[in-house]
Amino acid sequence: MSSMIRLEAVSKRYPARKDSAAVTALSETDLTIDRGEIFGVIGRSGAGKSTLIRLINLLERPSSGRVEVDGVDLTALDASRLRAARRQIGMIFQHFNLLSSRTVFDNVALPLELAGLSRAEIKSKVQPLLELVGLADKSGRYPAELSGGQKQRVGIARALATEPKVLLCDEATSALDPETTRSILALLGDINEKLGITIVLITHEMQVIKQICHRVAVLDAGAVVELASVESVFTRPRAPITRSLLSAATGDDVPPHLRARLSQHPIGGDTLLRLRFSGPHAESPVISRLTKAQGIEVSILHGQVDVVRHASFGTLIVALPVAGDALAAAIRFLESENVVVEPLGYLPASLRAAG
Ligand SMILES: Nc1ncnc2c1ncn2[C@@H]1O[C@H](COP(=O)(O)OP(=O)(O)OP(=O)(O)O)[C@@H](O)[C@H]1O
Repeated sequence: MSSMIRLEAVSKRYPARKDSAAVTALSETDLTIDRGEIFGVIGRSGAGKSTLIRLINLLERPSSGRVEVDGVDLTALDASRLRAARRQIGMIFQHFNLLSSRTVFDNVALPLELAGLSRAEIKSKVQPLLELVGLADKSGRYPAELSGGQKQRVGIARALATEPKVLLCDEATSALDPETTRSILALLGDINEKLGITIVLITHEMQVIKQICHRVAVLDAGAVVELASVESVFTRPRAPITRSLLSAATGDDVPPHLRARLSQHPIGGDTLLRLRFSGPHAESPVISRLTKAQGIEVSILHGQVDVVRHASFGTLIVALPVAGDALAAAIRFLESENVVVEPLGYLPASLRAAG
């Protein structure tokens, strides 16, 4: 698969100002995004997500490094060539950025007016776009008369007006409720399939990544700390930050009544483990095999099974009444069964009965 976007050793430093020190928002980052893929970037607030996505269309200029889109080095273009290249890169925003004095039709028409198209050409392009996003009947409405989801549909139609090859989505669903978020993401997925457009989205929510992305990069303090397929990040997260973003999203975190009693030192009771299963292992009776093989009674304290891009995966939080060598042997057994084991700490034995 050929690449659509390449960042090569891209850094972005914001200089110091009167009231703040200099910030390196992105450091020496290499990133390749394939043609036709839906690529997600996730990270906490301040990780550098907005900076990264704005570097792709050069709304931010890199302090160093190269940004290539569809084989063209954007950093080498003069202003007029850059304007032309940007028509290949649509963008949608968290707060939609519609013009309140223009109708839905005229908002979508704006980039075409700027590109110098005739009224007839504009009409022939805008109408199918409004149909694509499900707003054919709202053409004459003003933004104030629309719901948040409808406003974002206008944003999407406007971003597609110049027939871009890339669509950048800057927290595009963060201002929407969960149901509207799902419908906007479904629309973006359809657009990716129908038009073959490459989509890059940034978000702080794993649910967004889970619903439509093919691959995801996890950004932390201006660096990519993990990059993999979405299936692999959900079932085999490596970086601690990825695990914590996942726990918040999938509800596989330690229940609060257990967390309060958790100790980081063995206290002669149980050891708490988080187990992640994926693929066929999600349904296999690995816990009962552990009991049979090693005579360990396993208490299941919390568990769930989920599906990401047609792959099922499960998480269990279990307590084992062992520590030391017996614990190490149990972990080795689980790992040999392809279970990802994450030790969480130790619990007093009395809690086991309480579950
Ligand atoms: N124009 C700017 N001038 C100075 N510093 C900036 C500027 N824009 C961003 N920063 C700083 O760069 C770092 C990364 O910011 P960025 O907005 O890219 O992160 P983010 O992951 O998108 O965060 P959020 O989710 O809160 O928007 C932060 O420390 C931020 O304060």
